[in-house]
Amino acid sequence: MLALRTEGLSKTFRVKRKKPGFRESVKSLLRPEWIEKEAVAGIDLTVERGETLAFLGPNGAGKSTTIKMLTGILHPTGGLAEVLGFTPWKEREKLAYRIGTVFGQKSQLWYHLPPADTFELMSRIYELDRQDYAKRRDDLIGRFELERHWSTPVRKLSLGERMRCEIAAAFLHRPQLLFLDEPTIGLDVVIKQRIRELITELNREEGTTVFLTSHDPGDIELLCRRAVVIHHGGIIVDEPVERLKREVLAYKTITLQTDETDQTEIADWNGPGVRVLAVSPGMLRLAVDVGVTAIEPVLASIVGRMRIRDVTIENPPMEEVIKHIYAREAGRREGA
Ligand SMILES: Nc1ncnc2c1ncn2[C@@H]1O[C@H](COP(=O)(O)OP(=O)(O)OP(=O)(O)O)[C@@H](O)[C@H]1O
Repeated sequence: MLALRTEGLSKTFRVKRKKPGFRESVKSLLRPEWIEKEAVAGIDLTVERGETLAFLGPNGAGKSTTIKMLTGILHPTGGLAEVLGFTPWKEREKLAYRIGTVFGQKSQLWYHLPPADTFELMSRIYELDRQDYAKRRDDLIGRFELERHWSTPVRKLSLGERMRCEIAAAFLHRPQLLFLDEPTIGLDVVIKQRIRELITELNREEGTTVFLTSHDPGDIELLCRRAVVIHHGGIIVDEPVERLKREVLAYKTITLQTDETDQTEIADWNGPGVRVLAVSPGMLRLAVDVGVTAIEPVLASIVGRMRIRDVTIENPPMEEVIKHIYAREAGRREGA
């Protein structure tokens, strides 16, 4: 069964043309010149119920605009979309009962109220049965570890605590489809990880479809099974995350802090699957292709050569991942 379907979905904004200089600014105030800006350029996409989809692209690619159309916040300029059988911009209210949304950059909770009151209000808005509500609320409090923050006004919560409340609140009415726009932005590694686990858990247990945008490769790797990449408002890649992991997310960056200042011995160590990215006194950064070698033997080998103070293992930044995808797609087109 389909969670959503779009055909030629597009959005063009009409924006004022800006020219440099004071005279031009005054002129454009009196007689503005308008230009058309194509944010989404005809997206054809189908998502099955229960899927976990990463919707990726560089800044300005059109991800948020697409989500806004799919949740009924924006009217498209062209094309069609059906979300859980509804046309979002025409049946926004009906759809709101069935979907959940989390915008990492924008809180949906009442700032001055504690989560306890917000959840209570939301239960009324969604017209939840009192008994069902109490059960669901207690389950979410347990899963998201909200007991300690339950009566604290949202404005006094840390970002991590607030995000746990935001995501729990989005699950309150058992949405069939959850839109997550940068849900882990600004969070520390531990909270990020916990949030990913909780969303995965609810996707498995309740079959909630997940539609996620993120600039953090970890979100995609750990949360999603399918990745769609857009560029200039159109889809350029639609493939399983497993494949993306093998071909593009295969690199991990290891950063080592060491007490030793001389790493000359290791600086030119480019073993199979290992590349030295940077060396400076007390610091060494390596790229490891986990398709060629596991992380453990690389670390063991380094520990045998120098004393380590701290180790960080990270995914390549999203910009890097997207650059790889473009390069791979360009290579494919040339080869075709
Ligand atoms: N309300 C608006 N008016 C005019 N232009 C807009 C508006 N909203 C978005 N845009 C433009 O549409 C394009 C796509 O923006 P959008 O926010 O969808 O990108 P995005 O992929 O979500 O980017 P990011 O990763 O930075 O959040 C951008 O060029 C942006 O400047």
